[in-house]
Amino acid sequence: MIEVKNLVKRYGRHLAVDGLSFQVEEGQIYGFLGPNGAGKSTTMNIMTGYIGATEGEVLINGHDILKEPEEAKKHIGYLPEQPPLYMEMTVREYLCFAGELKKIPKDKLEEQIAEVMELTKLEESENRLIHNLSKGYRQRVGLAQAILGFPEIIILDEPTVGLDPKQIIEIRELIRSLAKRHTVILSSHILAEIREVCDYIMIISKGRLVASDTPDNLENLMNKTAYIQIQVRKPEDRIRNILGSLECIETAEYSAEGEGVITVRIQGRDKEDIREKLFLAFAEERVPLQELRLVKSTLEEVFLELTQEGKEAETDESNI
Ligand SMILES: Nc1ncnc2c1ncn2[C@@H]1O[C@H](COP(=O)(O)OP(=O)(O)OP(=O)(O)O)[C@@H](O)[C@H]1O
Repeated sequence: MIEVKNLVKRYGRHLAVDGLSFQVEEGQIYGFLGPNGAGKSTTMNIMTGYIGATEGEVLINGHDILKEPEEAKKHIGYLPEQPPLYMEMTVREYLCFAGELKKIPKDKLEEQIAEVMELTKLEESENRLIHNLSKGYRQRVGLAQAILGFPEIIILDEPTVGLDPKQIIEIRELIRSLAKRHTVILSSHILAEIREVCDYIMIISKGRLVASDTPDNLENLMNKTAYIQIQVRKPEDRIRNILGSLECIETAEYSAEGEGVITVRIQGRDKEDIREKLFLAFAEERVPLQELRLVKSTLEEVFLELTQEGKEAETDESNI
């Protein structure tokens, strides 16, 4: 549906997008996640034909966004980071104007405006000047404009930025409801938002795609860093003896926690989950474990790990 191939964008000597390639399939919500300045807006602006790329191409349902912009843009609705609103127009006037630009047939325009105003809860504001609307309501108008014409793909750049918590919840619900009929791509630098709303996450760092997968798979990807933590109130030598007799252990790091408690972080060989073996080994020696648990990476940690200087994980592009 969308194919992005080897996209590069240079601003002078600054490389904002550095060889991005990915595919987006129908009917899912995709999230671009990355710190400020990662290149999310630049990528979205290129995908929607707002700006050209230095290298690479974007195909929307097979149409090149630069070579066949009219055909390609028909399939996309876009809410840029700064929605291009006309402050002196009323909500209805603006949506009529946007509908004409999108070449929506006149006989369908009224009906569609009514439908998008209902979706974005703008019915009661239809005759208000955009100038007089709050930030949240202006964002709804921007969204209504993106949805108008019901394009297959809706691209939203930081759709909840600057909104209050109630408005954020409303916009998220709206985005979820859109996914029933549309493919949605949204960007955010807020992990919680992307995790809550999106089926797939693409993590972008310094203009590069450093990972792309479902939220669960991304957490699993990092599970190589998962370890088992035990706490025992016995001298370290005693614990070393017990663990030393187990062949299933790859590494064990010891630290003293005070009050005679030793914490050990253990990695099983070949990433094996050896919790039961550990339990039995200590039980046989009649040494009670105060704690025995598997510590996994959270998506938060995955994100931090992947967006740190020089760190990169394998990208499974076949999954998106
Ligand atoms: N018109 C421009 N001229 C020069 N540099 C630019 C321009 N637009 C963006 N950049 C730079 O390109 C990089 C990527 O910017 P971009 O806006 O795409 O990032 P982003 O991930 O969307 O971040 P944010 O959430 O802060 O907008 C940044 O370093 C930014 O300063």
